[in-house]
Amino acid sequence: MLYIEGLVKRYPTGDLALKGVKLAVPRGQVMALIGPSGAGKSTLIRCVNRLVEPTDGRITLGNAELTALGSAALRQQRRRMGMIFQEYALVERLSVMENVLSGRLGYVGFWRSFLRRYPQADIDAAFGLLERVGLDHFADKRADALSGGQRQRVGIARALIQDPDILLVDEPTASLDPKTSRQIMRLICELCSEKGLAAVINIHDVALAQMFAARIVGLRQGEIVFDGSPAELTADALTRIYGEEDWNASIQCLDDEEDDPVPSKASFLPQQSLAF
Ligand SMILES: Nc1ncnc2c1ncn2[C@@H]1O[C@H](COP(=O)(O)OP(=O)(O)OP(=O)(O)O)[C@@H](O)[C@H]1O
Repeated sequence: MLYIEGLVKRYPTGDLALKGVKLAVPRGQVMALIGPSGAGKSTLIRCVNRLVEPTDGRITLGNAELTALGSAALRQQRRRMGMIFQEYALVERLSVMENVLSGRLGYVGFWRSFLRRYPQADIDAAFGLLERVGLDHFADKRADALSGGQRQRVGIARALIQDPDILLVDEPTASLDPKTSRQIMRLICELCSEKGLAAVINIHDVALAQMFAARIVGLRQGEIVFDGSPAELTADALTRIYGEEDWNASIQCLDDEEDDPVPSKASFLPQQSLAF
């Protein structure tokens, strides 16, 4: 469904962030993108929806070649890509409901959304999604009155009301505590499974990536150096991605993990959360 070939990004500063990345993400696959700071993870995600303009290469989503689109066609195709951001990107003074409905902007047009006249079907869908993400009693609350976890749930509902084919998720748990981080990752993965959505999730926390993603791709200095299942992410693989470190000293069996009934994707987990 998402196909990336020969993707290069050189910023005007001369930084070569991506060096010919090739990657295919099939329909419905939840993929975690890991790698050290500066590896090019955000750049890769942002090239897909062309928030960052690729220098070279080809990106296609289904039948649409995203890298060949003019601005009007790109706007249409962006509806198919739900974006979830680290910093939530909510409009603080608007209500939860209005923030979720803003995800329909690409469909209803500027004036209708400016005047807050959304079709009833959109409002019903927003209520349904708020219920699904556990915020049905918060519809009228202002965004600036929410906790970080609640904000991210609004961000997820806003991405989903677009009715996308793929979620592009940039550090969804960076500002959240460990338990809330798990809840958010679990919610994203459950929703992908329910709706048959693919997802590319840029995440620093290796343990979370192993716990929830079906596939892990490791970037280092703009190149893919690992592509495999969570179980294949061994100490050697971590060294390839992040460099030398005594990874074995900090891994343990998944069976030792407490409480949450998470999908058993991982064969091991770091004792402490491996956030790089
Ligand atoms: N707007 C920009 N202008 C110039 N260089 C940039 C810009 N954005 C990123 N870079 C450079 O591109 C490279 C990749 O950055 P990117 O933010 O994609 O990495 P990342 O893996 O997401 O890092 P982090 O995990 O720290 O967010 C880095 O060398 C960075 O300095």
